[in-house]
Amino acid sequence: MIFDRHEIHKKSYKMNENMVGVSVLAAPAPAAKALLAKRVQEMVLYGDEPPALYISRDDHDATDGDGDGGDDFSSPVPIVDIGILSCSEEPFTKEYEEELLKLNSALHTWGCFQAIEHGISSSFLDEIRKVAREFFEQPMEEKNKYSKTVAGFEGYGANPVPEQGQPLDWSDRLFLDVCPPNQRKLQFWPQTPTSFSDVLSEYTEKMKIVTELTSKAMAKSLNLEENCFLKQFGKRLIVQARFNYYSKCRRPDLILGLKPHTDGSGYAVILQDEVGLQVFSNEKWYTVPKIPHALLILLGDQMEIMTNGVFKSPVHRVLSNSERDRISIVMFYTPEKGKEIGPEDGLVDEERPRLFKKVKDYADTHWEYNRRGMKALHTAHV
Ligand SMILES: O=C(O)CCC(=O)C(=O)O
Ligand SMILES: [Fe+2]
Repeated sequence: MIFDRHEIHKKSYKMNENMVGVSVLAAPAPAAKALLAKRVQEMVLYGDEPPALYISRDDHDATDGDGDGGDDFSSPVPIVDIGILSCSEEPFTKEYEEELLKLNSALHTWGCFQAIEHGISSSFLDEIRKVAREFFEQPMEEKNKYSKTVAGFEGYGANPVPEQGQPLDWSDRLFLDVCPPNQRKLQFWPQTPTSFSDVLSEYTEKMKIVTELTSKAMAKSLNLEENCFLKQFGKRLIVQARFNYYSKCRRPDLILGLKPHTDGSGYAVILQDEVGLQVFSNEKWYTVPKIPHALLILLGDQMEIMTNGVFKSPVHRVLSNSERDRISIVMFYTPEKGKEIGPEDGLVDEERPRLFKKVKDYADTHWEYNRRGMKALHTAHV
C-alpha cells in the first residue's frame, strides 16, 4: 500500500455476497449516517452481520512486518526507558546519552516508541483501564446519557461521519476535552462508574509529568533548548481523552477497528490492553506489542511540523479481532487554540531547508482531510 497523493485509505474490495451478509447486500446499503446512530457494540450484541460500509481492508500490497499480525514481541517498535531520561543533570551519564539517542532514532524512524519506567504505577494504570471497561460494559441506555450527536465530536458514539465512499470503523469511543479545565463539558463525563471523573483527572495530572519529561527529552535529543516544544504548545495546550472500545468482529480480514490515519495532534499517549494497533513503516504494517504497563508515545502531524520533518508522524491503524475485544485510552496533546506553530529555527539550515510554514489550528484542517481518508500535512508545506 503506498500512501501517494496524500491519500491514506483506499477501498478496493468489491462487496459481494461472500464478504458480508446477503441480507445487508440485498437491501440498499443504509447511509453511513444512519449506521453511525447505532453503536458497534449494539450490533455485536444483537448478532448483526457487519454492514457493507464497514468493509475497509485493502492489504494486497502491504505485508505484515512481523509476519503473523499478532503478538510478536520481536516487533521492532522501539522501547525507551524514560526513567533514565528523567535524570538530566549535566554532565550526562553514558546511559542517559544512549537513551537520548534511542529516543531520537525511534522518533526519526518510527514516529513512536513504547515508554517504560515512566513513573505511573501499574496499579493506577490498571485502575483507569478498569473504569474504562466498566463504562463500556454498562447497558446502552446508561452510556447513551453521554451520547454525542452523529455530527459532533465530544461524547460517546462513533467517529465523525466520513465522506461518502469512506468506510466506517469497527469501534465506539468516548471523547472528552480535558484541558484547559474550563473547557470541560461535564455533561459528557460519565457519572458511572462513580470514580470515572476523578480517575481521569488524576491520570491527566500524572501524564503531565510524563509528557513534560518527554517533550524536554525530545528537544534535547535534537540539540534544541529543552523547553522549545513546551513553548510552542503554550500554557493553554489542549488535552483530549479518547476511550476506544473495539468490539469483537466476525470479519477481521475485511474490517478495521480504525482506518489508517495520522494524528492531527502534537502527539498522543496510548495505553492499550490488547494488541491491535499497527504502525506503517517501510511499506509494512507492524503490530505494536503488548508490554503490560508501557505507554506508547506516538507523534502527530504537528510534531512533524515543529521538527521540520526530522521526526515523523506515522500512519497507523487498528485491526479488529474475532476473539477479543480491546480497549485503548488515548490522551492527545495539541498546541493551544489560535497559536501559531512552525519548524524550530535550530532545525532549519542549508542542508535541511524549511519544509513547513507556520500554521495555527492545524487540527481543524486535519479533520477536514481525515473525513476524506487523506493526510493533511501537505497543506503545511512551504
Ligand atoms: O486504539 C489505539 O491503539 C489507537 C487509537 C488511535 O490511533 C486514535 O484514537 O487516533
Ligand atoms: Fe491515531
